[in-house]
Amino acid sequence: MMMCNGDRGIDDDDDEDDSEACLMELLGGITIHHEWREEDNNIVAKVTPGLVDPSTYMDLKKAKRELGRPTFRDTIREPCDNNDEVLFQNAFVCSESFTSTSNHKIQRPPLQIVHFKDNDRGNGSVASRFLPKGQVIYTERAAVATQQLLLLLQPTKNSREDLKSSNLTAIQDTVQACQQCFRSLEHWTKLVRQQQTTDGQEFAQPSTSIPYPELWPVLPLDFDIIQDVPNAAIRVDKYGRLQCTTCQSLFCSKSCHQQHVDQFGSCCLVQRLFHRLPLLLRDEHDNDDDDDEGVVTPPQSPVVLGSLLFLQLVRHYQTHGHSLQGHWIHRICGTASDLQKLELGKRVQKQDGQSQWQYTLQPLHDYIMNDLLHINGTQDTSILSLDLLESLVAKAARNGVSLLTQSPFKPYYAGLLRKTNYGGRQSEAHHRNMQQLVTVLGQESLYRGMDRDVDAMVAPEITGLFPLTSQCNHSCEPNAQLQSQEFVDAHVDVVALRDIAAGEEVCISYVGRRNNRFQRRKELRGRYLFDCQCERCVKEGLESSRGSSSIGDV
Ligand SMILES: C[S@@+](CC[C@H](N)C(=O)[O-])C[C@H]1O[C@@H](n2cnc3c(N)ncnc32)[C@H](O)[C@@H]1O
Repeated sequence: MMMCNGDRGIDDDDDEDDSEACLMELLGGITIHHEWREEDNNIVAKVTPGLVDPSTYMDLKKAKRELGRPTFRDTIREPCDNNDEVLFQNAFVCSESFTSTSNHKIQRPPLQIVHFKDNDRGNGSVASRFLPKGQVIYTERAAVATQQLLLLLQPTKNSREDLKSSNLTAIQDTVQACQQCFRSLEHWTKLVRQQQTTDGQEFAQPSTSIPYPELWPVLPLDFDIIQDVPNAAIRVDKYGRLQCTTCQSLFCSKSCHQQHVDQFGSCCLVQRLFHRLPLLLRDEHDNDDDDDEGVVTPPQSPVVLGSLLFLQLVRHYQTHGHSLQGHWIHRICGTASDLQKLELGKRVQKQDGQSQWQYTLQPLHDYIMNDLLHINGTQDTSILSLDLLESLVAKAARNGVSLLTQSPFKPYYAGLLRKTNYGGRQSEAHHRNMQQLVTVLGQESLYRGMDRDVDAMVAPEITGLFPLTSQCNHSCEPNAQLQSQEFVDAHVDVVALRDIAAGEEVCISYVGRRNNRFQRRKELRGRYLFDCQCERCVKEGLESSRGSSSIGDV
């Protein structure tokens, strides 16, 4: 799974300039061409033109001269066919202002998908116009995503029989979030509770309160005052959040619940699958271990994501005349045979060898087809084969993106600081508010990186598949990076790290950029199954084969 870049930290330095730009620097993760303003209690991001006028650089030769780097014109490549349009369906560029609620002007991303013929890189995306440094090249919504689950399975009794049975109590020790858009549904009291739990104390500090509680966007879950929705197994709290009465899945709105049902059939199906997954993937030898009581390994993220994608495809297959033709999954890399190299799925001993392992998703496929969806034998389901499930899991592993969506803390903190503008940051009221915040968090003073600590408690971590982003190749010297979208969850921004000329390939880094060449290549081979052919690796390879010790960090 590729990782989204994290945000910078927050601190509260009274000497800082009080300007909006400075505040946004403090809030972290926001590029300078975003302006913030408050409008009807919504945080609005205004994407202003970049630092350089793009029209100046439209000419390729001039761009080459100005930027002083090759544009990859010389690589042998050809445009891909029209089917590539399916890759663009979730991706857009905001032309003017953008809010999660208003109608915004959107444009097609300035990219073209090409096929590289002179090496094994396959497809890649190329800038169709000049892209200035810092520009959000495009934003993309996940075609399928799931919260990273930390499923702690607790058998009712400590026996192997319980582990094999389906009557497990599954505790999802994860951040409460809408299961469709992954907006955090956590309340600030979670911060207090967490702090006190680590101190080994009970949650009983009624005097702890947060300044401006109305700014915290999520209020405590309070389903006592719930009204049942007619003809639906969901209940609604007074803030409009929904909970399925059967599987307890949470949604932030009716439209998110409806989208989830449209995508997967029902939220209960998804939850049943999640609860069953760890048992279906359990190593054979684990079942024979008498000492092994109640320990079940959480399923690997690509398996969870690939299984969800399979459910989504079954739905697509049933509603599109029993066909998967033209679907975007056919356009992204990953095949069933990758499963062995990626070591994903249930590990079983090979029939012929004694110590050789192989990986399979057969029990998972049987469960989905027979027990969960009851579709085996009722119609022609040859397309929905084990091979398809295994290829989807491989695609999830080779193209998936992990990201931390926005916690309610950032808008809250921004609002908190803005309110203090009335009294000024030097005012007593501001100091009081800050102190209150510090107390709630169980700290002595605000500190840089505090937002990350808060995020860990209240921001959901998700993994998703983004069809257009899955066309981005890796480079050890990338010209773009992924950032989690600030205003809408389950979205990523692809941002230019430097000026990118028209015709230049847009590349991101799949792995930590500080790793040395040996580590990078090992990780890329193990996790993504390729030998890196980016310019830096080719150059470093050449240098080391010439015996140079100055370049290359092997
Ligand atoms: C997310 S996909 C990128 C799109 C891919 N090229 C395609 O045709 O679908 C990742 C795969 O692209 C290939 N790839 C990406 N970057 C590469 C690089 N720097 N060198 C060689 N192959 C690369 C590898 O096969 C990798 O598993």
